[in-house]
Amino acid sequence: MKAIIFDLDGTLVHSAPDIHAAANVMLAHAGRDPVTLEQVIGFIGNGIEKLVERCMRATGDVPDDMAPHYVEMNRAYAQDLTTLTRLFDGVRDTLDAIDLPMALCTNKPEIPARDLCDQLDLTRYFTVITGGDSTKAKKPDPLPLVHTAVALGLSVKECLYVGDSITDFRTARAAEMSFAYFTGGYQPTPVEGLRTDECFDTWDGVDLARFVHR
Ligand SMILES: O=C(O)COP(=O)(O)O
Ligand SMILES: [Mg+2]
Repeated sequence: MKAIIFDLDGTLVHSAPDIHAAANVMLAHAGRDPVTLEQVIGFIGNGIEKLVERCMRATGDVPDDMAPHYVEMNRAYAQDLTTLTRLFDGVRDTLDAIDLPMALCTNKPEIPARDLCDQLDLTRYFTVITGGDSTKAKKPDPLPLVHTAVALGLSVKECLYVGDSITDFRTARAAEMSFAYFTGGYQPTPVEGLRTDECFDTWDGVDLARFVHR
């Protein structure tokens, strides 16, 4: 293994409370009822537009013109990216101990992903940061993950992807990249096809090298 690529939301950071707060600002602006944190956790992982659509569907109809709601969500979220967001326990020590190039591949748009990393002192760990709008496709399309490996100067076989969702699992499979699955993230339902030897439930003392299959 020559590099490790990480998902962001639900994998390295517990960001759902700030996403939840911004979603409820957006919903109030649209005259809708609020959603719960648990609902929002189930809506994360396919990018911010999908999250806004899922919030709308949960509180009524999905409007024909979604643009103003995307704008309001992005505006509200940009104001409080890390007010309530924290690294999962053990993440910082794990990143500090890794002696390989590291990168991010998230479906969060690149600007908030970079700003969040700056605010939580994470940027210095990553050689490459790929957001949901950095390439022409979002996960589970393999393109952003393959793009991240290429930007590191590596092949997919030389990298490990670490994520928390069925989307991440499908992305890694489609890219033919080794995968490690953090079970403490935001995936609400079981992931069919995932092997038990691909899973870990705590960042404390995790040895990511054991997830690489040649
Ligand atoms: O859905 C999002 O916006 C981001 O989610 P991810 O960091 O888990 O890819
Ligand atoms: Mg995630």
